[in-house]
Formats: sequence, C-alpha cells, structure tokens
Amino acid sequence: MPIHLSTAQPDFAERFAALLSMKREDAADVNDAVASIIADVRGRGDAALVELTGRFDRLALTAETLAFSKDEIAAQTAKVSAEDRAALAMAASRIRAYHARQMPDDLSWTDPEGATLGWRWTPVSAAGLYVPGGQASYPSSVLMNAIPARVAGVERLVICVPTPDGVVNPLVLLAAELAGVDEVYRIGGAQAIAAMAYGTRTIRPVDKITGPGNAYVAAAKRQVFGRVGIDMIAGPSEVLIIAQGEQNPEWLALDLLAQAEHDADAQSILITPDETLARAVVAEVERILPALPRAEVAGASWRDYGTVIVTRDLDEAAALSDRLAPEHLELCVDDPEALAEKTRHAGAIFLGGWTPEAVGDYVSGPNHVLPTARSARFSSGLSVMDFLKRSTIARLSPEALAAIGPAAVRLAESEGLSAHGRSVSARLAVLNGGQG
Ligand SMILES: NC(=O)c1ccc[n+]([C@@H]2O[C@H](COP(=O)([O-])OP(=O)(O)OC[C@H]3O[C@@H](n4cnc5c(N)ncnc54)[C@H](O)[C@@H]3O)[C@@H](O)[C@H]2O)c1
Ligand SMILES: N[C@H](CO)Cc1c[nH]c[nH+]1
Ligand SMILES: [Zn+2]
Repeated sequence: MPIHLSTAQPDFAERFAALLSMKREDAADVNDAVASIIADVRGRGDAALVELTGRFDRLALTAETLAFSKDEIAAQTAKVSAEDRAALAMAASRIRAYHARQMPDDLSWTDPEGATLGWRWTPVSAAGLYVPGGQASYPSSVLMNAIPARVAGVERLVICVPTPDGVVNPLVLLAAELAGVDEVYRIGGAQAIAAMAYGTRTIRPVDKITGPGNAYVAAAKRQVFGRVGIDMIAGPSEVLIIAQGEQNPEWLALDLLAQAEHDADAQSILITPDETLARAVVAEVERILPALPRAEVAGASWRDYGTVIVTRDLDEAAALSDRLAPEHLELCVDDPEALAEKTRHAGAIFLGGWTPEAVGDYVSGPNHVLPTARSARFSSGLSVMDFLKRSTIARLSPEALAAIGPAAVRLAESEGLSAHGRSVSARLAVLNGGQG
C-alpha cells in the first residue's frame, strides 16, 4: 500500500516532514561501498574494473575488451530494425533541435570609462557520459547526454554503460553512433564513474561527467566532484502528478507506474483535492501493476515510496509540490498553465492530460536527465550549458586604467596586499608622467 496523507490530518505537518526526509539513495552503506570502489579503481585501474565488472555485472572482461570494438559496434547496430532506427532518428532530431536553441552567445561591450568587458563560452574538452544499464537499457539516455555535448562542441565523448551478463541493447550502440560518440566502455556503476574521473591505463580521464544512474552512480558522482565537474544528481526516477477534474484514472495510474518501473528506489506521488479521484487512481494502479513485466520493481517502489496526498485545493497541492521539488511534475488539471505559474521547483513540467511524462523520456525534445531527490530546488536538467564554461574578458585602455585603477590601489591597501596595489600604481605612475 502506498503512503496515504491528507492535509486535513492533525499530524499532517509531521507526516509530510517525514516524507521530505525519506532517504532513498544516500544511505551511509551506499556511500561507504562507493568510496571503497573509487579507491580500488584509483589504486588498481583496469584490473579493478575487470574484477568489479565480474562481480556486479557477471561479465568476464580483460583490459583489451573494456571498450566495444568498431567491428562489435557494426555487428550490433546491423541488427536494429528499420522501425527502431526511424524512431531513434526522430528522437535524435527533436532533441538536437531543442538543444540547439540553448547555445548561448558571447558578449563584449565598452563601458564609459573605456574598459572593454565581456565573456566567452568554450566547451569542455572531454565529457564522460553515463548511460544506465543495470535493470533496463537506455538508448534514449545516450541521445540525451551526447546530443547537448555535441551541440556545445565537446571534442571527445566517452560513454560508460554496464552490460549485465554481457547483454547489450543494439540501440544503445546505434544511438552512440548517431550522436557521434568516440568511445564506448561496457562498465557501469561507481567503478565507471571512478574510471572516467581518474583514468586508467585504458580509459583516459574526462573533464566532466554527466548522466543518470542508480544510487551507486549518484553517490559516485557526488564523491568525484571537484576532480571532475558533474551535471547534477540524477538518481532514481520520480514523478509527482497533480490532478483534478475530468481525468482518466487509468492514464494517471500508468504515469505513476511508468516511473515506478525504473527502480525499486523510484518514487511516484499523486496529489489531488479530489478524494474520489485518488481512490480511483490507486485502484487502477493495483489493477494494472501485477501484469506489468516489471511488476516486482514497480511494486516495490509503489509499496515503499508511492504516496497519495489529498489536499483542500490546488493551491495547497502546488505548495506541497514545491517543497518536494520533484524530477517530473505532471499537471493534469483544467488550467495547467495557471497552476504551473504557482510552482517553482521541478526538473520538468508536463502540462495537461495529453502530455504524459513518458513522451518527455523519449521524443518531446527537452532533456530527460533531470535532478532528483529534491535537488530541483537548486539545479536544472541537463543542457548544452553543462558542457560549456564561461571565461570573462577585460581589456583596459590607459584612460580606463587611470579612471578605475586608483580605487583598486586603495582596496589592495585595505586588504594588506601590497604587490596587488603596486601592480596597478606602477602603471598609474607612468600615466602620470612618473617612472613606474
Ligand atoms: N534522473 C534521471 O534523469 C534518470 C534518467 C534515467 C534513469 N534514471 C534512473 O537510473 C537508474 C538506473 O539504474 P540501473 O540499476 O538500471 O542501472 P545503473 O547503470 O545506474 O546501475 C547499474 C550498476 O550499479 C552497480 N551496482 C548495483 N548494485 C550494486 C551494489 N550492491 N554495490 C555496488 N554497486 C552496485 C553495478 O556496478 C551496476 O553495473 C534508475 O534508478 C532510474 O530511475 C534516472
Ligand atoms: N524517466 C527517466 C528519467 O527519470 C528517463 C527514461 C529513459 N527511458 C525511460 N525513461
Ligand atoms: Zn522514464
């Protein structure tokens, strides 16, 4: 049974606080296991990758077979049907079109003092793209990672994807080819993140690691941050649906189950002022769930983390949603635009009953790599910006230095940094006819 809450309950505040602090992915044991995997990969490199892949993915590799060879990629991609190829190509072109609009412009201007100022964007040199593969395979995540990186102009794109028992989805390799990925390694989990961050004899390190994954991947990204950049914490999937009015309970149930089937740690939440609709959706979930091929995973997620909250009205629903800051927010109400205006914290927002979150997972265009575990309060979904950095630019004319330099000298003196002050005053002295 999912968690049932109502804002009319006298102890609602405490129950909601417990929901907010529910830990799905950063348990101490996951962090400890990840720390020792990272230390092992740093210490033993390829040998650790081979051993850990044997242990976690039941796949015997050697340093030579960590990467997919060109021949293996060609043999796998040849198996893809024309229909699947067309679907992947359509997804790629919509994702590319959406992300091309994100490319920011450089800027330069000269201010009244004569200082020419601005900034310039440049891509990171090498990006490591994590593509999950433990319980399901994600060709769509290849496109969502690699296309923005290519749009940004990243030179070297590396993918790590686990292939449990050696089984690879040919669409993963075809998506990598379509998106122009340079290297694909069949490793996953914390060991893959460590290899991309620190490098091994076979895998050169990257500058930035992006992509979703389970609790181990999310913890590893947290732990290597600083050595490399990361996009965000994109852990076990989440959906929060706010519903009211004439809604189809079966559709809503399927939307909840679509995220629950990703992972036993996924979370699906329904918030509605309509108790009858809440009961109908729960009944539909329970009707549909047992026949799903991934009933075990979806059932565990729904049982442990599934939540239904009955509110007094939609305003209350929007306020609770903001506090949960979900990865995906579906607004299945009569006026979704108006309700969207009342929410601020969500990775991706889906407006109206005809916009199932699942379409956003594949083909609508926006990225599906999104912040989870309430991190949408302070971070955004993956974008072209994640693969770019900004350098500021300044050029001063002698007149500009004469105008603003004296203030710099005073501030340097107040900080007790005399070389700073003299580096400016030596030039000012020349401008004032002195020796410098
Ligand atoms: N937030 C997002 O944007 C987004 C997008 C897509 C998928 N997802 C999430 O990505 C996740 C994919 O998870 P997955 O498991 O299918 O694949 P995964 O590739 O993330 O994880 C598989 C790896 O986890 C490691 N692992 C598993 N059990 C371990 C253990 N006991 N100790 C150490 N390492 C262990 C193994 O190395 C294995 O290779 C799901 O949670 C899904 O919801 C999130
Ligand atoms: N819903 C996932 C993000 O949480 C993305 C995805 C990929 N394939 C299916 N779904
Ligand atoms: Zn999904």
